[in-house]
Amino acid sequence: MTRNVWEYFSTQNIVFGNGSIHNLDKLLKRFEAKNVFLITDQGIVQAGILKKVKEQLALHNYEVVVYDQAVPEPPISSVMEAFEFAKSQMETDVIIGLGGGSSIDLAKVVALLMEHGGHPRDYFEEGNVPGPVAPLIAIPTTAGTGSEVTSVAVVNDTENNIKVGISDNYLRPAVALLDPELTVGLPPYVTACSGIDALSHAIESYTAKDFKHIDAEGTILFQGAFPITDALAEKAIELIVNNLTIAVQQGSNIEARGNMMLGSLLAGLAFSNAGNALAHAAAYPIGGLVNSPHGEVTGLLMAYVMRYNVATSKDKMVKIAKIFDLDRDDKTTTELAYAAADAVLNLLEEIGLPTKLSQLGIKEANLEEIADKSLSIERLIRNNPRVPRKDSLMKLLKEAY
Ligand SMILES: NC(=O)c1ccc[n+]([C@@H]2O[C@H](COP(=O)([O-])OP(=O)(O)OC[C@H]3O[C@@H](n4cnc5c(N)ncnc54)[C@H](O)[C@@H]3O)[C@@H](O)[C@H]2O)c1
Ligand SMILES: [Fe+2]
Repeated sequence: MTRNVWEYFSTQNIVFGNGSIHNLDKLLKRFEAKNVFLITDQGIVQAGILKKVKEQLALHNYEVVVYDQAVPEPPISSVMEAFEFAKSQMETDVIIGLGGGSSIDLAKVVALLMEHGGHPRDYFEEGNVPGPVAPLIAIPTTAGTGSEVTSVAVVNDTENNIKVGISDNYLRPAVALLDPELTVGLPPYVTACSGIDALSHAIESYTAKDFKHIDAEGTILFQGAFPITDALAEKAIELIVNNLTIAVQQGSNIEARGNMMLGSLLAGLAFSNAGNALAHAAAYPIGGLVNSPHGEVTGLLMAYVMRYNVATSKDKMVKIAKIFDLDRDDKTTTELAYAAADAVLNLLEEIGLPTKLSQLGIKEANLEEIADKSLSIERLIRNNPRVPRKDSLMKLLKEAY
């Protein structure tokens, strides 16, 4: 084990800016692509976004096949349906994932199956993707998951009542194309859920355990937070804290939309290197039990996990409190650290999101199953700065209940 080695991974190419959708042709040319398979969902069709993107493709005569039946929080059955459809089509040079995290994650798993075959379960958890996946361009329309740059795809394993991540650097899209103008019509509630998810990514990676695990050949198996992810996460927290409420309340404020999209991008780059932690570990089994949007769950849990983590991460919690501009009165550092957690709760209320698990339809009788299943998600639990045992996790969940 060595402490001072770290390794940063990223998507090869990130294009960002208002109107950047016009760069699509240039990006496709890099792949010498003619045949495009585009994956999206009905919300994107109805918002007129698919039409915009298809216009760009038509201008340059691409052959385009569209699968527009992606569903939020994609179950495995939906992945298999999209994959079968993709296989039944002509040759595909490039896959485009257009939408929020649900459509982009679906596109990632289809790109994986197109290249390596099999079933999503063959690749669950970390490091099980054998090699590069089919070329993928991700075009996000929410500012939240960061999926356009991350190494993760999340699917709902409905047979086992749990959401599961497939995590591997090969899953990072080759290109992330971020145009904030595509997010102006995002409804306030989705803006709130996806934005608070981005904040939870930033906070979880910022406070991720600074602990390196390196095998005998020098390969970094797990690394937690390091200077690059700290810088990314800090900037992401600042952008999100200062812009989320504006984006929820004034959807057409393009400056706030742009800052949210940048914040979610930076948070995605941070957490896909430093890792998420306990709030996400507990969100996976909850996501398998109730039909809540992912961010509704992670944002709520984040506030309680922050309180729990003060014992090990006071300095970073104090920095978060300063970003929230809470260091004006004479507070002790411990008070400031707890104030950071309270500020996340206040933010949830301000943007109209639930602050208790009972509001999501979770029953008290579910808490033990949630604790057991969360603790089994090793890649997220080991990353939390304070590693929970079952009794302390039950206490945390009861507080959040
Ligand atoms: N891969 C990752 O790194 C990662 C990280 C966090 C979460 N996730 C996953 O991402 C999913 C959540 O993604 P999300 O929060 O982006 O939401 P989403 O993709 O589920 O979209 C939510 C709804 O908003 C609609 N929508 C999206 N953009 C729109 C726009 N611009 N205008 C109008 N409607 C629009 C969609 O049609 C959908 O109905 C979950 O499955 C979660 O587990 C993935
Ligand atoms: Fe998340």
